[in-house]
Amino acid sequence: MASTRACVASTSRATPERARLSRKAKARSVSGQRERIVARASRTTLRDALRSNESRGSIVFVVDEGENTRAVFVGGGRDALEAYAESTERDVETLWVRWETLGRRARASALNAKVKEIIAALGYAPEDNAGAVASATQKAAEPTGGGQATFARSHLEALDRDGIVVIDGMLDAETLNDAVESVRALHARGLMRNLEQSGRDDDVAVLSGSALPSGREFLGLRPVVRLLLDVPNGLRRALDDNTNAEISEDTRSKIRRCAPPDRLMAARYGPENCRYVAHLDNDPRDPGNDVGTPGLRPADRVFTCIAYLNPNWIPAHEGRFRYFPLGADVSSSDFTDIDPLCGRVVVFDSSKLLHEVRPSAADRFAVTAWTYDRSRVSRSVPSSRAIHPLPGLS
Ligand SMILES: O=C(O)CCC(=O)C(=O)O
Ligand SMILES: [Fe+2]
Repeated sequence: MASTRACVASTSRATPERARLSRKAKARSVSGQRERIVARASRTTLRDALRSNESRGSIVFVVDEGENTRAVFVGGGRDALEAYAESTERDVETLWVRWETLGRRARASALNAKVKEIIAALGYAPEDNAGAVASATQKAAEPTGGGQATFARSHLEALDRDGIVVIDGMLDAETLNDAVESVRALHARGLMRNLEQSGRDDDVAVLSGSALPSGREFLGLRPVVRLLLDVPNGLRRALDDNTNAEISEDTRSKIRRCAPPDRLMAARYGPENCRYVAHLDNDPRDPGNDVGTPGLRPADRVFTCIAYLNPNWIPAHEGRFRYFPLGADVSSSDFTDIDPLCGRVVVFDSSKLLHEVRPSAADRFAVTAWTYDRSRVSRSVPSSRAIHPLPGLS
């Protein structure tokens, strides 16, 4: 398991912004700016760069396929460079890298800004960035062995502004290793089933006391489950700690109302282009939206929380999570793709964020919890259902 992999800048965006960027890039290259931005860097083979101490500290880098050829990846941070080298399918012997040091303490936001600037200067989106790099992903406060979902002010703001926050590094590598083994075991033991619903091809296991077999084999999922079930409290803690954050009343109210669900879902998308077409998780136009057990009906969903468990993911595996801007429909060419990297957690507004799973070319695993709206669920529902939802895992 390569925990560093979670650091690769790996969102993609096909947007009008890209057209704007390339117009800007043209203007810059005419003025000579392009050379200044990308040529100031040191340049060597990727292999030598990884050995070199020169590239320590906060770097932005451009990977070229061969010397003086097109850039194939632009990233920020030494970890991202190492992760790229580890995960790429390209021949590392022929890769070259240029980099520029931004100073040891440069913040992630400065690295991201520089990465965008370089892509703009190149005038095209490097292939392995799968589009221009969007800075949608964020770092967790600190990785843990599971349990607590800790959100920063910037996470709340992204959730409010974009309807989604994407966070890397909430769980440590050892915890993730065990979780991966357990979710794979669910599939290997035949405990995942296809729901035979049109539009989705995944096999799923419902995680609950009655449906999840207890046993050491599945214990690795416990920290992931705990983390996802702590999202409602984590969001409320963050709101309390950031009283001045600019968060809309709608989001504040949802954060106050959401509660951890009784059930979670483990899902596997198989390598035969398994996908899930664009949808809302809570869609009033869907006739089945209000059907089912209170607290578990799609209409009760407030925030969808997903943890991905794919340690060997590479771009060729596809199966990205695609979302559309709030209010846009599926015909929109403005979308963001998120790689389902191991340990990556996404939290999004279940009734607002249109999303899909793109066809997958490899096994793709995730665990999902849909927080529910307490104000919609009658008091007759025993409160214990939300507190000890998974006896099989506890
Ligand atoms: O696994 C994912 O990335 C999303 C799955 C999904 O949209 C769903 O199960 O509703
Ligand atoms: Fe969904």
